[in-house]
Formats: sequence, structure tokens, C-alpha cells
Amino acid sequence: MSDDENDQELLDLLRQSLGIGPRDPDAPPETRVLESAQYICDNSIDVALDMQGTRDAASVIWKKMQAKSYSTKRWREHELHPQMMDDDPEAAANFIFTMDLLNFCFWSYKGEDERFAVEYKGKKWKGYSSLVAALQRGIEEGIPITSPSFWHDENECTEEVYRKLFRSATEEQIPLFDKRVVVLQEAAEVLCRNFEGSVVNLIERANHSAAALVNLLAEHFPCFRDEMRFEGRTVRFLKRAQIFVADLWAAFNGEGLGRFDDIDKITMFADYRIPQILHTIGCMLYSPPLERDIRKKISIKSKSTWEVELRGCSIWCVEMIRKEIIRQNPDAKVNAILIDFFLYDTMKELEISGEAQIPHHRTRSIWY
Ligand SMILES: Nc1nc2c(c(CN[C@H]3C=C[C@H](O)[C@@H]3O)cn2[C@@H]2O[C@H](COP(=O)(O)O)[C@@H](O)[C@H]2O)c(=O)[nH]1
Repeated sequence: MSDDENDQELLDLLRQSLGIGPRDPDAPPETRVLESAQYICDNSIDVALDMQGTRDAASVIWKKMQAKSYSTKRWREHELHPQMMDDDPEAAANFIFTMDLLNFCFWSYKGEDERFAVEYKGKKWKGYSSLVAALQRGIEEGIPITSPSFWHDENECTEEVYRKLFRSATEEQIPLFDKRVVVLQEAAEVLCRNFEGSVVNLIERANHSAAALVNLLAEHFPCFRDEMRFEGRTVRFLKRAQIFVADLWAAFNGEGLGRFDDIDKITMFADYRIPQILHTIGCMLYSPPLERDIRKKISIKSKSTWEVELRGCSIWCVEMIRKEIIRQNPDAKVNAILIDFFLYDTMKELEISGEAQIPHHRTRSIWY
């Protein structure tokens, strides 16, 4: 029996002993990410939330989000994001699925001019943008890289094709190149076996439920099953599964393939940028040894307690910010996705302007 089934059996036993009874099979789907985040935060030693800092930050964040009229419409303003949602929704969904399959681990130990970069439209793109630029450049060069049937045909989609797709403008190659190839090949196999090779079928199987789509991805695709063990429990982050749903929702403005009736169940995406900005704005505190390693850019092991605490406390912190915004502005139209997008974009601006107060943590993994 898997850890998860163990946990579930224990939970059902506990429910029965308390007279609550087993989970109702007809209950709406839940991702259990938020409850994982709360459990991590309640049991965290090296990361803590500063509640006054979080309250203060909530009002500043909300004011700035309103000033920038932060909404799903901002998604299309990203100069590299696909724009064919209205003309060819399937192509757009395929692009976003491919992007979020590969949306992980772009950081480098090298300097700004030596790190992996993709040359496209006369610019050198780095980080997350390097991925989107590589996909857009590949498509323009005739590589149908956002088509799952192409990844599935290993005679067509060879290592040489991937090397061309991800070729760098510097000496450094894209981090975790081999794992990115495996992720696409595995995803193609699962799509063909369970969803007739179609991303649209996968999305429609969730019946406009964000939580159901996240759970479908975690259930069928190992590369989306972003879970770890912490203090005797399996805790769920599901970062790339959640950001895939969020990108669909934003790209399609909450309609068509982006319509999710429970979109507010999506949490912040536990990556390496949001912890950085939450610490910078005084919402999150690190223990001295953890802060020392982060400032010295010493890598933190994937699935280590420190990493789990950084990720879980960040999710819970954004939930506290969301709740505080609503408390201060009961009619605010805000959710964790928009707060996350705002924080991520703000962190990128701070980094470009050289105002980043602390480096992001360094963990190599396919999870974020
Ligand atoms: N939590 C969160 N993590 C995000 C994003 C995005 C980009 N989303 C776009 C869509 C709408 C927004 O407005 C953004 O324009 C990438 N990442 C993650 O960050 C890391 C890359 O960082 P760097 O190497 O510095 O580019 C890597 O783990 C990547 O997975 C986000 O929005 N939220």
C-alpha cells in the first residue's frame, strides 16, 4: 500500500472513530495542497511567517495590484506568451501544456553573461523566458515541439532535435536537459495511453474543475506528482500541475478551455522566486543556518526538510496574504494565482533593478 493510501486509510479510521465517517465519494475534488502547507508551516523549524509583516505586506500588495489592474489579462501581455487562444485554442493549450511540463529549474551558478540563454527576436532570454523563447523559436524553425504526437515519435523527435531546440547563446546548456527529454517522452506516452494523445481531452476530462485537473495530472503523470515526505506525512505541492491550470485560466481569461468553476482552489506555485520575495518584503523569516546557506548560494537538497519548509511556508504565507486582503477589502476580486503572478513579476523587476535583498534558494529538481 502506498504512503498516500496509508495516509488515507488512517484518515478514514480517524474519521470513523470521531463519528465523521469516510470521505464522501461525491464530495467536490480537493488537491490537499493547502492542508499540506498548513501542516508544514505548523511544524516548521527553520522557516517562519512574520504575521505582522504579512499583514503589512497584504495592504501594500493589494494597492500595487490595483494600481497595475492585475488580472488574467496580464498573461497575454508577456511578450513571449502564445496569442492564438482565440483562433486555435487547441494549439494554445498544447503550447501551455508543453511549457508547464518543462517549467522548472532555470537557475545557474554562472554570472548573468555566462548563464544559459536563448537568442530569439534579437534578445538573449534567460530563466523562465528562455524556455518560452526556445519553444517559440523552435516552432518558427519548423519543429512542432508543442505537439505531443511529435514527442511520441522518437524517430522524429530525436536528441538532435532537442539539442537544436534548447541551443544556448552561451557556453552553458539548459539545466537538466536529459530530464526534460524524459519528461516529454513520458508525457507523450501517458497522453496516448489514457487521453487519446490529446491535451484537450485531458482538460475536458476534468469537467471545468481546477482541482480535478490538478489531481488528474498528479495521478497519471509522474513528472507532475510533486509530493514529498515531511514529519510522517505525504505533503503535496503539485506546483507545475497547478501552474498549468492557472496558465490556462489566465490565457483563456477564464473561458472555454480556461473555464474552471473552482479556480480559487489553486494555491501559490511553490517555486524558488516566491520564497525569495516573501523574505525580502518581511513576510517570511529563516533560521540563521538556512539564511547563511541561501546567502552563500549553497545548494539545498531536493526533498530535504529545509526545502519542504521553504515551499510549504510560502504557500501558507500567500494564503495568509490572500485572507488579509479579503479582510481589509471584502469585495476584492483576488485569488492566490493573481497574488502569485504579481509577486513573481515583482521579484523579477527587483532582480533586474538590482534590489534583490537575498538570493533565491538553489535546489535542482524537475518539480519547480
Ligand atoms: N510562483 C511562480 N513561479 C513561476 C512563475 C513563472 C512565470 N509565470 C508567468 C505567467 C504569469 C506571470 O505573470 C508570469 O509572467 C515561472 N515560475 C517559476 O519561477 C522559476 C523561474 O524563475 P526565473 O529563473 O527567475 O525566471 C521556475 O521555478 C519557474 O517554474 C509564476 O508566475 N509564479
